[in-house]
Amino acid sequence: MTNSSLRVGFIGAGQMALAMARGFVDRGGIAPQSILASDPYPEALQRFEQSIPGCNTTDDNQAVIDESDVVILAVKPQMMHEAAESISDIPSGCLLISIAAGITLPKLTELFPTTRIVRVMPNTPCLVGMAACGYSATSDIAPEDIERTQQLLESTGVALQVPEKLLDAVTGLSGSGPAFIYMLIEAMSDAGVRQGLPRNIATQLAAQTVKGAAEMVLATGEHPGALKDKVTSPGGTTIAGVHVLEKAGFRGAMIDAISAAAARSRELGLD
Ligand SMILES: NC(=O)C1=CN([C@@H]2O[C@H](COP(=O)(O)OP(=O)(O)OC[C@H]3O[C@@H](n4cnc5c(N)ncnc54)[C@H](O)[C@@H]3O)[C@@H](O)[C@H]2O)C=CC1
Ligand SMILES: O=C(O)[C@@H]1CCC=N1
Repeated sequence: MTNSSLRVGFIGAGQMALAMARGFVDRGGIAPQSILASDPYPEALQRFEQSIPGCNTTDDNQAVIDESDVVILAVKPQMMHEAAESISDIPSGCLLISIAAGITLPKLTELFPTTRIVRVMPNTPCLVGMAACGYSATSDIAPEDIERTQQLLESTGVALQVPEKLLDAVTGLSGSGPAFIYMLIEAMSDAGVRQGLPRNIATQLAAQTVKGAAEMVLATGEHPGALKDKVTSPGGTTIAGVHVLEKAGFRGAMIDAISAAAARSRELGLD
């Protein structure tokens, strides 16, 4: 089945469903008409329809399962039990992909009457084709289901298969990570404004600096520390700033933040 004939469903039409659907349509060759999203809230469905013109929506979760080849479970982890209760049957042709933080594969197979389940942790940059996704599947999943998942996720960015025990770490790092980077960009922009730059220029410079630095790490394969050293001239400006960040515990704060997010993911899985 080519992507153009693939029917993709979303249970939960919130932020993440929107970002993924947009990515699939813009870069994955999925036709908007092949997308069906369900949500109990008409406003959520309205926003989804406005963002993906031509798509279909419903308040019936079972209809999404019945009419899709791949269904993304995009409800909050706390709502997964309720969503599962609304589904009585899963046809053998349907592949389920859960993107809920923390909900484990054993839990998912307990909640949903199928073994064709993949647990994915995407992130919102899939909206612009720059996602960083980790995923893991049940041990008896067919290779074609892995291929299908990989292909779909890759259309939105990078997709890496990892052992399930590492998915909470992926959640803390790349799932939640964009929020930490937006905070960094906002802070850098504030600093620019404090130094007299107009806000629009400061934000553009901050975001492009983050994007450029990330691209340098990915494109050169060099250690981030080595790249940092190349910016840091002896007795220069950068080391003066690096000193301040080290004194403020910048690295420790980032490690603590990602660890806290990963711990919260594990906690959500216990509910
Ligand atoms: N927002 C993000 O950056 C990321 C979110 N995720 C995961 O994606 C999932 C969705 O998160 P968001 O999109 O941020 O949340 P959201 O709150 O924007 O969307 C969830 C949607 O599910 C709907 N919903 C609630 N109960 C439902 C039910 N029984 N049946 C169908 N729909 C129902 C809600 O009305 C809402 O529109 C969560 O499990 C989260 O862990 C994963 C990676 C990144
Ligand atoms: O904050 C959350 O719980 C979700 C999961 C990863 C990113 N956002």
